[in-house]
Amino acid sequence: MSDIFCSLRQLSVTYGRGRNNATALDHIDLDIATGERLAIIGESGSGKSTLARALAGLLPEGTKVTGEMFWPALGHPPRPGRDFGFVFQDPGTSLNPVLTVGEQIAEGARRHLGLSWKQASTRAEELLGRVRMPQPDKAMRAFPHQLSGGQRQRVAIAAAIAARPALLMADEATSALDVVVQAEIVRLLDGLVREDGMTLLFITHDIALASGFVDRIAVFRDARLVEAGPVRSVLSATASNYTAALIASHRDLATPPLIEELAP
Ligand SMILES: Nc1ncnc2c1ncn2[C@@H]1O[C@H](COP(=O)(O)OP(=O)(O)OP(=O)(O)O)[C@@H](O)[C@H]1O
Ligand code: NI
Repeated sequence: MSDIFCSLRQLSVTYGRGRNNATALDHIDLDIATGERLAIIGESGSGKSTLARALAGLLPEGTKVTGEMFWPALGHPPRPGRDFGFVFQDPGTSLNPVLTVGEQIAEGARRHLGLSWKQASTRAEELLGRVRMPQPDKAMRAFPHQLSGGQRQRVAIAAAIAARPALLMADEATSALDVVVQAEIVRLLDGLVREDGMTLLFITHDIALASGFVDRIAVFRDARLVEAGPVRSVLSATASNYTAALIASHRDLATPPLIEELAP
């Protein structure tokens, strides 16, 4: 397998047409390594989710895309749901309220791995164990509204990895959760991508949260890639004032040990 999972060269994305168009990504050059955990950081509107959508081929119709995307590890453009798994901020949007937890997880495994319902259902229960749902057998029959926010996010993660995707994208996946549950979900994601050798794209505006566990950070601002590098060098050298400001904005919050370590 190639060391490079994905290469972006001069990738630009502009939504809409005519004079109301907005450039959401502006000439991005970025390589994503196979198996790495990469955080995409930046303020609201900086282009983070657009990057995720562009990678997944899920941009709305009428969006102008220029530049190139290469997929050396896959050898073909990714198939959403199969090669990519998604976890969003609000599991309400990714979970179907009228399907049981077991059904939603089994569906992905059945469709993409060609399993029977029975096999898929067995796999769903295993996955619920892997995402540390209490009483997986009982959880299989629950509906999303019967679960807590953190539990729903665990189910969404199980559904996202059901088809054994090579890349897992988490877009503000922990933003709606309280700090304790946030930390649990981050630990879970970290463990799962390590165990399965998945590549993780962790999209967040919270540089402190991300820097606690990812390998590299890519910082976006106003559609541009400001800097990208290993966590330590981005946090300590901070090539840009912007990154320094993002870090400073977290000083008074509960910051993970890595940032404290770096303090003089
Ligand atoms: N479907 C769309 N049509 C037009 N403009 C859009 C669309 N989606 C996003 N944009 C614009 O593109 C820019 C980048 O948006 P994007 O959602 O990628 O930012 P983001 O970094 O993910 O922000 P947030 O942290 O708020 O999720 C913004 O200016 C946004 O208004
Ligand atoms: Ni976003």
